[in-house]
Parts: sequence; structure tokens; C-alpha cells
Amino acid sequence: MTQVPNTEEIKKGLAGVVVDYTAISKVNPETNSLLYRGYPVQELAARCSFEEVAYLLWHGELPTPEQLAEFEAHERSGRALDPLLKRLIDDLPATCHPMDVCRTAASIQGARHPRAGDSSREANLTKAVELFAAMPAVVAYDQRRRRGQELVEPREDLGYSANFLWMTFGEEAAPEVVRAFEVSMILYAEHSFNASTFTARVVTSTLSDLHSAVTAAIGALKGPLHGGANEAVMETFEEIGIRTDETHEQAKTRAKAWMDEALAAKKKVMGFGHRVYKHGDSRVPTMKAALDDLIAFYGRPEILGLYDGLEQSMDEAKGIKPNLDYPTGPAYHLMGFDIPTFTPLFVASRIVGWTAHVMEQLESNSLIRPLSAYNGPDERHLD
Ligand SMILES: CC(=O)SCCNC(=O)CCNC(=O)[C@H](O)C(C)(C)COP(=O)(O)OP(=O)(O)OC[C@H]1O[C@@H](n2cnc3c(N)ncnc32)[C@H](O)[C@@H]1OP(=O)(O)O
Ligand SMILES: O=C([O-])CC(=O)C(=O)O
Repeated sequence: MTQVPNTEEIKKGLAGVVVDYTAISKVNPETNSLLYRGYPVQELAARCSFEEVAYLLWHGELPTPEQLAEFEAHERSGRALDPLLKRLIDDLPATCHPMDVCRTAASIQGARHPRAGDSSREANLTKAVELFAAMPAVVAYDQRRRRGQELVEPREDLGYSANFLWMTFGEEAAPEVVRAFEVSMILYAEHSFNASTFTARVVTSTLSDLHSAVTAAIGALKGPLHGGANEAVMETFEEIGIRTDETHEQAKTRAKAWMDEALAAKKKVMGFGHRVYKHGDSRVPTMKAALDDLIAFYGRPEILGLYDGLEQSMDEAKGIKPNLDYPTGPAYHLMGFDIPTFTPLFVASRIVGWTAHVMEQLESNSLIRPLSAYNGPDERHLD
């Protein structure tokens, strides 16, 4: 007889299941808040650099000026693109998704690491900082080579975000743009047991290594139900049509009509909804403010019109709120990134959260191995 699973026990997608403790971040949908090591993420975004936030997530405390200087020196010394990696990237087809390039880069960095077999906290911290330092060069160079442009060498006199933009565009970005980019990096850095972080913890729980965990996490982030949504948001804007000569109201009207049609056709619209937040994503107001600054800086009211139109129609029709990928999509577009580079930007930031979770998992490890309820054929035998 086919075993009927006890549906009470099955939690599809692990929805609502509490799997373990974490001291890294607290996502609280009731109060619509997100704390990194106890600090509201909005405060961190307003007052800290991304480097300080990365240090906080890894170490549990914000750095002293001396600790920050030492950390920054370490990070800045690891920014150059490994020549072997550059050759390998050059050999990858330009048709492959930039997320495949990120995934490959993380894997190669692991394969070449002199301390590959060492999973001590000290070795893992070093590996985490190295991945954090190296990924911007990969993302920036990959976008450039697709445009037929040369590699831009990193600048050690610039902070993380300013250097990232420098390596991507080959010119110094305006302070307004650097700030908006920095805010996005801080907001993307960590979000408890999301799909990619959980993937990293599953890999780590087998006592595999940090680079394997990050490589797998990049694969999980790629999907449009997770990190890939920031690209899909901009594809939606493009499908509706970006008309730079339009007013805010004109663009909003067209976006509302598009959304009404999409919802009538029962489409899932990327950039809306969240597994944990059901009344709005705690990070959206901060990122929306950064997007507003960019829109004012670039003088692009039609982008705000599209943004407002989609958001308003979705809210009126289904009460579903935007998630963080909704404002970051148009923000990265305005900064000049190509759409397929958006999720790699998320990777560059979330590396911090993933690696913090790898280290936390190892501090109190238990193999992650849930059960399944069998609903296949009854036992049978070969004749
Ligand atoms: C940084 C991040 O990774 S944030 C997430 C980024 N992902 C996206 O933006 C993808 C679009 N959103 C979604 O697919 C979902 O909202 C998820 C996957 C994020 C969360 O999903 P779940 O918690 O499993 O909710 P689920 O998908 O079951 O949705 C519940 C209901 O809301 C609807 N819904 C949820 N999100 C959306 C959406 N974006 N567009 C239209 N309808 C939606 C579903 O169709 C479903 O309706 P139903 O009950 O009538 O069938
Ligand atoms: O938490 C989640 O499910 C998705 C995620 O990574 C985020 O929102 O940053």
C-alpha cells in the first residue's frame, strides 16, 4: 500500500520551520525590522561603511578604528583580478550568465587556495575577506569584457563601493552614486536563513569547505524567486518600455495598465512578495530613498513613474508589497550596470552573510538532513 504522508508534518519549502539558532541577524516581520548583530539595518546603512558592516557581521562587534584600518588594508590588498582567473573568464562564452562567472570564480579561488583543507575559524575568516575583496573585480571585469572593454585595475585609495564602481566604469562615480550603491550593499549583506544562506549551511554541515558552500550559495541565489528577481524587475520595466521623455504620471499610467494585465493573466511579478515579510520588506524604505536620490541625481522621473505604477497596482489588487529586489533593480540600471550584472552585485554583498553563517554553522554543527514522506510505488520486485 502506498504510504500516505502525514500532511500535518510536511512543511513544503520548510515554510514556518525553525531550523536552528543564529546570532547574525534577526528578521522580524511583526515589527518589520531587521537587525544585524542587534543593530537596526537602517541605522547601519545611514551611518556605517559597508566594510564596517562586513566586519560587524563576521565578528559580532563593530570595528575599532585600528581594527577597521587593518581590515581595510587586508581587503584593499586582495582586490586585483587573479591573472589565471582573468584568462579563464576570457575563455567563457559571453552567452553564459554572469552568475555562472561568479560561481566559477568562487570555485576557482577555492581550488587554488593555499589553505584549502583548513576550516579553522581563522582560516575561514581569511578566506571570507579574500572572497569579499576579489568578487568586485570579477563582476566588474565580466561586464566590461562583454562590452569589449579592458580590465580596470583597482584603486587602493578608494573605499569598497567607490572602487567597485571605478573598476566597472573606469571613472570615479559621483558621491551620490557611491552612497546609493553602498546602501544597497549593506542592505543585501545578510538575511538569516534565506534559500542561498541555508544552502551554504547545508554544505557546511557536511564539513565541506567554505568555497564549496559559497559556490553552492551562488547557484541558489541565481534563481528568479531569490536574487535573480532584481534582474527580472528591470526586465519588467523594459517590457513596459522606458521612455525618457515621459512624465512621472504618464509612465505611472502605463505601468498600472501593465500590472493589471499581468495580474489578470495570473502572472507572478518579480520583485514583489516575500517568504517572511508579509506586510512589506523592512529594507525597502531605505533602498527606495536611495533610489529617489538617484532619480533626482540623474533627472529620470519616468523611472519613478514606472516604479509607483507597478507598486500601486499590485497593492490595490493583491496587497502584496515590494521586496528589496524591487528598488535595487532600477537603482543599478540608473548607475549604468547591465541587467545580467544585477544579481552578481547581490553576490558581492551576500558573500558576507554566507561566510558568517558558514563560520556559525561550524561552531555548533549538526548534519542537516531532513526526512521525506515517501509517496512512490508500493514495494515491488523484479520478476
Ligand atoms: C532578496 C530576495 O530574494 S526577496 C525574494 C525575491 N523574489 C521575488 O521577487 C519573486 C516573486 N515573488 C515570489 O515568487 C514569492 O512572493 C516568494 C517566492 C518570494 C515568496 O513566496 P511564498 O512565501 O512561498 O508565497 P507564495 O509564492 O506561496 O505566494 C502566496 C500568494 O501570493 C501570490 N504572490 C506572491 N508573490 C507574488 C508575486 N510576486 N506576484 C504575484 N503574485 C504573488 C501567490 O501567487 C500566492 O497566491 P495564491 O495564494 O492565490 O496562490
Ligand atoms: O530572506 C529571504 O527569503 C530572501 C532573501 O535573501 C532576502 O530577502 O534578502
